[in-house]
Amino acid sequence: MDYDEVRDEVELVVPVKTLDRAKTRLTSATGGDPVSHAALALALALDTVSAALATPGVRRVVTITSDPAVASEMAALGVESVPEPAEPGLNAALRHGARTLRSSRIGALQADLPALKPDELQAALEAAAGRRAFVPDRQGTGTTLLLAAPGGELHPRFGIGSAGHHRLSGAVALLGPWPSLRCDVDTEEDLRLANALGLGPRTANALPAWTT
Ligand SMILES: Nc1nc2c(ncn2[C@@H]2O[C@H](COP(=O)(O)OP(=O)(O)OP(=O)(O)O)[C@@H](O)[C@H]2O)c(=O)[nH]1
Ligand SMILES: C=C(OP(=O)(O)O)C(=O)O
Repeated sequence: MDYDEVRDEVELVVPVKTLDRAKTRLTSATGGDPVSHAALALALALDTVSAALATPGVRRVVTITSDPAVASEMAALGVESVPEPAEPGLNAALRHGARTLRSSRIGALQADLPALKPDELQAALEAAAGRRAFVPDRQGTGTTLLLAAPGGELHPRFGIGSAGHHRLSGAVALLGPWPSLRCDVDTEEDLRLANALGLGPRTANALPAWTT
């Protein structure tokens, strides 16, 4: 298959929990205020998806969420949202969302990459070069991006130690110089690092006072 053809075909599914359940490890960052917390969790997802939409090799993004507020904000970006399936859990949600994708080249992108730069995502898509591949988070244990082989299924194994699980399942680890793609935000420390990389505008607006 032609390299450009592979690059041009990617459709991504992005999972977003309901905002009242999302990003619990960041709860302290917003001082326990649920409204600020939901705003921050939403901002992380919107900046991530906006960067993905600005990536030339990304044809389409679909979010998988049962949160109407998330679906409504994503619709404003032109992004369709699919409700979660009856089967609980992140991997079930991703498998369900992936079934709605039409391209022969599909992937899953985590929704907590608020510093994501389109050129770094593009570089990762190209580095995959038609292989089933994944990008580990900056610690090397989690996964921020999983790409199926052309025509193949996602076979997601997200969760604790997902980088190892994706490697064991035959996916190629992509370890390029893409700090914004590898900086998922789970904790206050991650948020500080993402801030140093340059946050997307929504997350910058939703930042807790201590980061400024
Ligand atoms: N739709 C959906 N998305 C999920 C589910 N579990 C996790 N996610 C999303 O997957 C991404 C990675 O999950 P985590 O980094 O663990 O985020 P999180 O679960 O919100 O954060 P913690 O509560 O701190 O574990 C985030 O964008 C979550 O919103 C799920 O069951 N359904
Ligand atoms: C679910 C994952 O995210 P995190 O490790 O950030 O919770 C993962 O990396 O598989």
